[in-house]
Amino acid sequence: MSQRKVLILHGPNLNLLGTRQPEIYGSETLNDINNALYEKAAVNGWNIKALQSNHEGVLIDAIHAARDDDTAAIVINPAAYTHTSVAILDALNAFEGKVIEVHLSNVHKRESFRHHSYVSLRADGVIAGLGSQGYLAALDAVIRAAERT
Ligand SMILES: O=C1C[C@@](O)(C(=O)O)C[C@@H](O)[C@@H]1O
Repeated sequence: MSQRKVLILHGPNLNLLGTRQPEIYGSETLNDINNALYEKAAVNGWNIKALQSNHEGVLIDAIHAARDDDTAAIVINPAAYTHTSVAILDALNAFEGKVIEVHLSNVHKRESFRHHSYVSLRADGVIAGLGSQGYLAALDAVIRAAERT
């Protein structure tokens, strides 16, 4: 059985949360979001590793590392790489655990180039438009699914 470990991946520009277009992405910072996730995981006896990068290869390396350390699930907001990155899709396809894709904004209400996601071809679930609550919902889904098995 895989360990009670989840990797949270945040893609490019999400380090600017709180000041980046708050009317779209909200006023919470990335630290606020990660802290809420750490807290929820701890209460449920799970471990979380959270990583943000503006570099595609760093995100891919983290996905590869998750294959090796028996991580149960990846919760990923690939940000702009959602719409461009076959390489992140390929890396996720080589990961055997659960994958949940999260977007703070409802990408389907926005520009048409945001409507297509490469990552959705692999994701077990997709959450968009719930703001930071989307990450907590994703973690909840991972924990509940593991408890059912
Ligand atoms: O950077 C982002 C953030 C985003 O993934 C979101 O969380 O709503 C949506 C993407 O289209 C955008 O490039």
